[in-house]
Amino acid sequence: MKSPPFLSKKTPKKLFGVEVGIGFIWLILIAQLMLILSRTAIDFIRRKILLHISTRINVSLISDFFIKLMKLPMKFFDTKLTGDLLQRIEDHRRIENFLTAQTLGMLFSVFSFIVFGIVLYIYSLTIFLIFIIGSIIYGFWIVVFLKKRRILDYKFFEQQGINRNVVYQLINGMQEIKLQGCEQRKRWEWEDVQANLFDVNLKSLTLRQNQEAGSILINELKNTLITVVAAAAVINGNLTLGMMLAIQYIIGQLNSPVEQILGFIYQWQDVSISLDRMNEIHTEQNEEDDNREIVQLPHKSDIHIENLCFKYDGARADYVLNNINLRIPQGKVTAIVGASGSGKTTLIKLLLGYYSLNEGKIEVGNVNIDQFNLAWWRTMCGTVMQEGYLFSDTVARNIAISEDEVDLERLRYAARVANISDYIEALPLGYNTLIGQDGQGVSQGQRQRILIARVVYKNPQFVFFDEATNALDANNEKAIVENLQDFYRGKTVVVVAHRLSTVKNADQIVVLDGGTIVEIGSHEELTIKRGKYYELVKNQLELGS
Ligand SMILES: Nc1ncnc2c1ncn2[C@@H]1O[C@H](COP(=O)(O)OP(=O)(O)OP(=O)(O)O)[C@@H](O)[C@H]1O
Repeated sequence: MKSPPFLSKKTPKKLFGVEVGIGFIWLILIAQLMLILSRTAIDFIRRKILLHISTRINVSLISDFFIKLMKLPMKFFDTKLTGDLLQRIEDHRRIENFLTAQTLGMLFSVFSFIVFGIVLYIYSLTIFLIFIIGSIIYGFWIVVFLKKRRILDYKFFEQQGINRNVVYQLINGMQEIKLQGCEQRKRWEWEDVQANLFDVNLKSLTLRQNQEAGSILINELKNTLITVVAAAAVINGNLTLGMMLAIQYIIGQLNSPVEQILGFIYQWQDVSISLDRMNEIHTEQNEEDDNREIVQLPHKSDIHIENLCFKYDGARADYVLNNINLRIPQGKVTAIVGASGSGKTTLIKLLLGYYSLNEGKIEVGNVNIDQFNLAWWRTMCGTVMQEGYLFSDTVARNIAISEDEVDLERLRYAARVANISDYIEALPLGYNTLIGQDGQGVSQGQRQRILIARVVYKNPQFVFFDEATNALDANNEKAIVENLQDFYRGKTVVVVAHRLSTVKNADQIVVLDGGTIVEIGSHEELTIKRGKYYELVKNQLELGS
């Protein structure tokens, strides 16, 4: 075999028919310059395109994730840690990175592998075979570690989820931490999590180091064998020195795509783990089928609860609500009272379709709420829950939360009914004042009044208040209760409350005790009866106030 001209000792006077002189050197220089410029320009454009593609992929992946999350039932959120969900969102980056940078890099690697592989094959079949066999052994070595990598990746994910959760709690629970003086203990808890994370990281590092040590050994053996075989061939006169150098260069060029192709196996594994985790969420059962029809409610739409039994999923197996039979009349106010933990909030949640019943049924009119399109049903209901949430937004946007255009008249009316208009209008920016993250910057009573204003603005047919006025002072509560009497007109209202002033004007009062209904009647009837209600009133509802 003849060595290529650039490797032979003589300097050619002509190269590809071009006279080699100073002009040629200039030509090379300009060509080199053009090459650098065009490479920079291509890199410039490539990165912008990559950013576009990766952002689109990322947004659509995470957006799909949120769409799915919003379709999941409340029981899913009862069991999932916030940190776990945040970590899953972060996990999407791996998929995005894989789809953009990795696949593109992989294509280039496969291309250079094929080109240089063919050149090597042409130079020497033996060396080509040694290289291929060496690379296959290298590949096997990498595959050996896949199972352990997967286990460690799951552990790392779990620890990262816990870590995020602890950080989230440290920040959100700062007030309580200071009050209880548990700064050190909480910091130690965080440090414990860091120690666990370190453990997992150390195991990952050891695994990677073992794998890399093996890889280097295999690669070096392969390269040394190739050098020995090539050198022997030169001594035997089967190869020229130039060819040997050319082979060394080609091997160098082949090694990096091989590394990349084999590294791709790990990236593939990482992304498949992330896809599995994504699937865990995407295969969760939705709260309801996508195409449940919107039911036309009959004119007379009392709520009927029949033989309702309910327990939460989880370790505790006892029923939270047991054999509940109740009619909540349309256009009337029903108050639910009972000791803490008697199941009042749970009953409201069931009325909103948050959970499926274990036994019995809830009907509105004569339609079982199982058949409702729940998103629609919740638009029919105005609810203030105990842990009602204020978003970091303007007061107006917090009250008119689900509408694109805020109706100022309705907004002012809602604020008036909730007895908060004076406060809002005295703010420098009025309804456009931003209320801080998590509604900080407003008092508990103001928060509750904004939540009530939200319901009034919505003007729904059904109203559910779960201790919606318990943080208010007596004057404010009295004013709101009076204002609400008007607002309640024609609406079906269920109010959970501890205060006599909120309860006593209700059309019917339901007393819950240990998850069962023990009394139903008006304030007068139940007071005369001197039963559970009377006791509650005496002890909790400030009788005589
Ligand atoms: N998500 C949940 N998972 C498991 N058990 C729960 C859950 N929510 C509430 N419980 C349990 O159900 C029971 C009833 O709780 P519920 O919140 O309905 O009571 P409540 O009458 O509204 O109490 P309070 O007046 O203190 O608000 C309690 O024993 C509580 O521990």
